[in-house]
Amino acid sequence: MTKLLELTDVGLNIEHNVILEDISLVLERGEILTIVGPNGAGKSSLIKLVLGLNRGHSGTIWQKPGLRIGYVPQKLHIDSVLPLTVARFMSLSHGRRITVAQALAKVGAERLADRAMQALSGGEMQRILLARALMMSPELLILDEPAQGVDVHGQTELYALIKQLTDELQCGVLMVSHDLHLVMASTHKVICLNQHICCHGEPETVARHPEFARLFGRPELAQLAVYTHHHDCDDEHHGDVRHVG
Ligand SMILES: Nc1ncnc2c1ncn2[C@@H]1O[C@H](COP(=O)(O)OP(=O)(O)OP(=O)(O)O)[C@@H](O)[C@H]1O
Repeated sequence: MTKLLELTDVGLNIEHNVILEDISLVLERGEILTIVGPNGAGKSSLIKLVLGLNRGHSGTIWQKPGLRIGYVPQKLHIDSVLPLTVARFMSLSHGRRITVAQALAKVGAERLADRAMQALSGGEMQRILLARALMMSPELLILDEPAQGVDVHGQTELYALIKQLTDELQCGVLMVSHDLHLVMASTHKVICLNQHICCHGEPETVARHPEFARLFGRPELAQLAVYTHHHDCDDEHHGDVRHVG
């Protein structure tokens, strides 16, 4: 296993408010780590720290030297009068290692190449943002609520695609999601965040954890019978997501 990212005892204060404290985690190649947590829990702040957009943290953030990171934002605002096709939008990205056509094919969106960006549906837009992030053959994909604005069926498809791409490209994925039950089948590890790490581990473990139930209520438990996750990871043996403190 190749370690891509390691956070050790990371904390963040903004204007004397504690935003994050005691965050420790490790992400390896081929692994999907999903961060769930209520509004204001610090999920986006954590992602920004990893992207180098938030400064002034304590603790250490280690990245594999030269790590190529592909980022998919929550959403992208494009001016309604800007004449911009999908292919043109994709060609504007820096550090391209594959062609626009190859990237679109990876997300099953070849037919959208000539479509105006403003004409895309929510699900199509998220696929295009994912395709754009793939253009530099990322070793780490960071996805901030990639399925926002997508209907439930589309969300399930999108998370399955992210899982498929992770297996195919053997990249690591750090993802924020509001819906644990929707990502359960597509994630290896989950961190439940509320400033600090409330609980962590395999998705079923987190969904049954009292801290998770306290934050989100119990409906998640009922979903377990529908969304079952199968994989070979063993948190106890790998110890790759740790809660310090
Ligand atoms: N630049 C900033 N200045 C002041 N406070 C900030 C700043 N950025 C984030 N915060 C605060 O940090 C807390 C965590 O915000 P963050 O956006 O990381 O949460 P989140 O878990 O992503 O929330 P949501 O699910 O609502 O998107 C919030 O209370 C927010 O107001």
